[in-house]
Amino acid sequence: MAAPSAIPRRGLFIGGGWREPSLGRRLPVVNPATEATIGDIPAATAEDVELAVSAARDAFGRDGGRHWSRAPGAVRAKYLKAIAAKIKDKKSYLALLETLDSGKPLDEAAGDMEDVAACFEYYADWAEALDGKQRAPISLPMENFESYVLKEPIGVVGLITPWNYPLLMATWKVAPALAAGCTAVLKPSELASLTCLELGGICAEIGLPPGVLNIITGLGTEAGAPLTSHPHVDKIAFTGSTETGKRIMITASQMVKPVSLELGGKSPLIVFDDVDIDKAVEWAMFGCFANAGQVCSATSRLLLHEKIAKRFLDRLVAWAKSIKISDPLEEGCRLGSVVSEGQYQKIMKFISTARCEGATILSGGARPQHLKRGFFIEPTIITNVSTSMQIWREEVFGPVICVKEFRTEREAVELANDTHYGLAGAVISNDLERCERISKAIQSGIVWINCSQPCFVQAPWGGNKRSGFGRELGQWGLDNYLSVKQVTKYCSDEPYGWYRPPSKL
Ligand SMILES: NC(=O)c1ccc[n+]([C@@H]2O[C@H](COP(=O)([O-])OP(=O)(O)OC[C@H]3O[C@@H](n4cnc5c(N)ncnc54)[C@H](O)[C@@H]3O)[C@@H](O)[C@H]2O)c1
Ligand SMILES: C[N+](C)(C)CC=O
Repeated sequence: MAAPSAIPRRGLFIGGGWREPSLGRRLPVVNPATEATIGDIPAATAEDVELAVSAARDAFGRDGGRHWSRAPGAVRAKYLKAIAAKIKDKKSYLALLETLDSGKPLDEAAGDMEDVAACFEYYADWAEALDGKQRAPISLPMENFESYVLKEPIGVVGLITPWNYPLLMATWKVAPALAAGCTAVLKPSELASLTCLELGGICAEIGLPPGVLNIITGLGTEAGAPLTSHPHVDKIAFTGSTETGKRIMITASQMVKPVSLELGGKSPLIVFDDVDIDKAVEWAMFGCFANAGQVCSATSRLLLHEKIAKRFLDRLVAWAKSIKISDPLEEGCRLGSVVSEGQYQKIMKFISTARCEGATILSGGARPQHLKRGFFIEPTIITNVSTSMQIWREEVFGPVICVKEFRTEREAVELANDTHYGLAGAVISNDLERCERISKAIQSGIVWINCSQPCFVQAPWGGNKRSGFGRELGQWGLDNYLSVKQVTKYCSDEPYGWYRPPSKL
């Protein structure tokens, strides 16, 4: 599909229709692979948040919830399936927009769109299954009481998402929230909102009841903050940086508003000396160079057994040098640009600080010479790293891997856990018992054995420590948007008998 010269001009998606932002402001959209401005998106402010939340509230309670929040799950499933079908129809177009907006290779964007459709389908099934799980009985120790559990939608939810997998990260929240019967206001990242706005178009096309999903684009401080602090938003589900996550938690705490937080990471990949080196190298590359390393769970700390470290690094450098870095629309591209000039500068600063602190830039570390425009960075491998260095401690969110050697399993685990983050970790070894031991020892929400990064909608996703709390995907993803209500019935004809009845005289 040829790249359009401009992208569609959209408004905010509120109450089932398009609206210009109240203050009339818009933000430019820059294609990071060419640095060309290709369009703009609306910049919502508190006034628009007010309208979006009000539309979501109306939709939640309309006709006593009969059309959405209290409708049979099959009703909501029908809409989720219809969204999935439209995503599949428009896969090529949506992938193209995602690539133009974010700089990720078109093949990766196409894969993301398949995951988006699969996620809507998956939660359609959960919407249907939910009805069968209502009124689950609780066994009580007293015969004159009966108790059961209702799972009810939390209400209006605010969904705030990042730019690295723009539509996919939004879908991980939108699909389960809608399956549960919530209504939502989605605030995608100002750096990549195009495909999320297209989701608004899809909701209009399939006739999703107005207000069930509202999409407001704009800056975090102007649109995300008023959504977080809005008294009629019942929960915030956030994916983004740890710094923003802390701010969201502080704001939400003022209203004791529940939050779930999917935050950053600095995940380890441990490679032992009993492996097929080329196979392990490919996983190390996929673990830190896919999506130009802009992956929350990127295994950006590579721990190599000292016996294979030299051979491994030689092969890693050779493989890294053979990656096709190009305009992300070119066939076979495996490393596109990073998302923005700001992100480019930030990553370059990390590399120069590592150099200043005494680390060695073994490979990469610069703009590829054949690309004069666009925010491209070579896959970068950094050695001679100490655990006090910034490159070891902080999330880069770019194609930069730092390497340390270890001698024993114990040392490998200590290094792996030497981080404030706890999102993911990986181990590669032919000794599966050792892999099992290490999967228990790593302090993270996700562990990969003999691979890095594969992600399935059925399996829980989320972190520990400063990587956040709560789990997305699978049944856990649905639970994020359900409130558990206990209903207990006194079922004896006899009076309870705690107080003495008053005298009838
Ligand atoms: N754990 C996960 O599953 C996961 C997945 C993807 C990305 N991430 C993390 O996301 C980060 C990269 O994304 P980013 O740069 O978009 O993060 P970010 O924190 O800068 O922004 C995320 C979202 O929050 C909004 N925001 C910013 N300030 C806000 C405020 N004060 N109040 C409310 N909303 C505000 C932004 O507009 C954006 O929509 C990385 O740290 C990455 O690890 C985590
Ligand atoms: C969850 N994942 C890997 C798709 C995106 C994280 O940044």
